[in-house]
Amino acid sequence: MTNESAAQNGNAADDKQIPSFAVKAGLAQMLKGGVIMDVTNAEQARIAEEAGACAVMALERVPADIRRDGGVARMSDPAIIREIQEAVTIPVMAKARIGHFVECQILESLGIDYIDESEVLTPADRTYHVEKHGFKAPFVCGCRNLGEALRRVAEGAAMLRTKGEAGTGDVVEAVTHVKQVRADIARAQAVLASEGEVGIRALARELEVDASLLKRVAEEGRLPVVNFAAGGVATPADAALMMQLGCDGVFVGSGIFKSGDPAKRAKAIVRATTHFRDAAVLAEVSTGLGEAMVGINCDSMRPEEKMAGRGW
Ligand SMILES: O=C(CO)[C@H](O)[C@H](O)COP(=O)(O)O
Repeated sequence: MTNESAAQNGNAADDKQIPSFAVKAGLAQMLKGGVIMDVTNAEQARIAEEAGACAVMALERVPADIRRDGGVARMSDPAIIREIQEAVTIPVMAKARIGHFVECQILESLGIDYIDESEVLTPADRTYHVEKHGFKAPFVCGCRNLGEALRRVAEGAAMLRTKGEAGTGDVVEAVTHVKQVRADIARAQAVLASEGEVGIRALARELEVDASLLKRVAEEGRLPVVNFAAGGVATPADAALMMQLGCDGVFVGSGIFKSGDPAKRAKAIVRATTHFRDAAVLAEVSTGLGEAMVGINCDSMRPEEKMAGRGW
């Protein structure tokens, strides 16, 4: 841990062995092509594992319930996280509030496989995200565009997810964010080709990102870490849509556990994510799934109701 990151995280530098960024990012590579399911207890975690989820994400309430209940949404009770860890053999991730480095320290002490510094919970800091390089545990963070994505990576995020609008069951914001990231990458490529490094430095200032990271993205034509879709994925077709748009995998929460038959829908979403280009399989797994979550049309929401606007 650097002194700077130790200060940012409110603790003294210690001698814990922090894996390299490559190791942290490599863990996410192993999840590619999979579905990560939000779960609130051990029973849901077992349903997720049985359905073929590649990992589970522990949180207090699924995002649709967080919206319904209002109030403050925080990290899960460690006792429930331990129950989930004991219930499944797949990786267990857990959410912490934006900027809440103590929740992250607690999750790390529990041996969590990935920490999600998430806008789905109530932010703890209006200005700063957690300085993530100083943690042993790898982090996943949300983004709506390339600027947010590269700021999170510069802070140490080893995996990204486009934010979408969690808890709505409406995939439109997930689509918007993934297309925005793609458009931003294409712009960076065009700037590098036409104006070289001077242009990249100007674009980096505009996007408020590190110029060397932006140059790498422009050269490689992709994000520097794995990117999953999230927020509003509710059907097998939604999951396949996000995969065809170029995501490396999907997060699903409310879409499964607020539906009529979570186990059946969870299996169907996993198969759809695997066979995302096979319309015959997609038709088969979309058949007879029972009631989908009711959902909220994102276009009927006020800007301040949107979780994706949290963080910058
Ligand atoms: O941040 C997240 C990733 O774990 C969300 O919880 C995820 O996007 C779930 O959203 P939804 O409930 O709409 O599926």
